[in-house]
Amino acid sequence: MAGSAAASDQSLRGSVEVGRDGNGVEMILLRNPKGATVEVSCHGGQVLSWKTERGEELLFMGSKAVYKPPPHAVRGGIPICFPQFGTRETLEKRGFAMGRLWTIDRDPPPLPESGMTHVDLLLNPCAVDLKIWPHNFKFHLRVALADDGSLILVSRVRNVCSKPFTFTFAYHTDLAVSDIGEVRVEGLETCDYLNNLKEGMRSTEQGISLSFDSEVDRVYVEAEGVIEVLDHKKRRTLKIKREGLPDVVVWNPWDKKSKAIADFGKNDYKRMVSVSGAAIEKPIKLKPGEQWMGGLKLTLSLSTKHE
Ligand SMILES: O=P(O)(O)OC[C@H]1O[C@@H](O)[C@H](O)[C@@H](O)[C@@H]1O
Repeated sequence: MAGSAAASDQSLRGSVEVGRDGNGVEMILLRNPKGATVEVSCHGGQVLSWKTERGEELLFMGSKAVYKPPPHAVRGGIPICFPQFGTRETLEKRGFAMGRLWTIDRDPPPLPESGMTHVDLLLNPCAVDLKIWPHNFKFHLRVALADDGSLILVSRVRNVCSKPFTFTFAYHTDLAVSDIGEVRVEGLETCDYLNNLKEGMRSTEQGISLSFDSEVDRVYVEAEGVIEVLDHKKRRTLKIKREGLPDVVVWNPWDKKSKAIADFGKNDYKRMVSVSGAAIEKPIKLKPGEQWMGGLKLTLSLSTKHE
């Protein structure tokens, strides 16, 4: 962990260390009994690293990622896109939550499944947020590392104001891959998608899997079941399970678009793909006092599909 020495915090469950990054922002390192790790920052509530017990990094981080203090967001890992993903309102495309300072939540509302290494974070809107998005909320985020190495994120958003509000959401999951040409995404066959490269034109996925040889920027609408990201070169499959997140955004900027993204290295597109559980097409509506929950579980498996 960058920055000052990490200090152990007994109020957090499992092997959890709290330290600070180079900007003085709290960082949390989760370690499961087998040695797999997850690093999450209070800057954006963003997961920055997820490693197997053998130390293999499973998340992509931009080679030109800039670690400036908030509100600047870091390119890579799993930024939390809230209260917007896309261009629905006048907010920044991926919302403001990823550029805010979250706090460690030492008294989170209970969750049924808590028997694993985890940390709870909390975001309350600041005065600036309420100016650009005048809806008071509480955002509880749990980041957990299971004993089998799975990474689990649970987001709970509560409406704590007197009027209903709607929002869209995504866990912008930037995955590390060996070589984008060796990657296939399965589980999206026959699903409708909105093609952001064609002004949101609606089409239906025809192939049995999605492979990559040019820029892709699509919102798969109401994709049911588990999504699998197969990396043939690494002979590994990442399974993505979602709860409360009907849509899946698949993104790779390819070479031309990469050059236009300041914190993206020229060849970064070759070693990443974004496959993000999201709720976009039907914005979530919360009445006063209501809560929404969106969960993501990422599990690595060695699959016979690579034989
Ligand atoms: O352009 P940003 O905010 O860096 O986001 C990266 C990309 O994220 C993807 O998930 C979106 O579908 C793209 O449209 C977007 O460009």
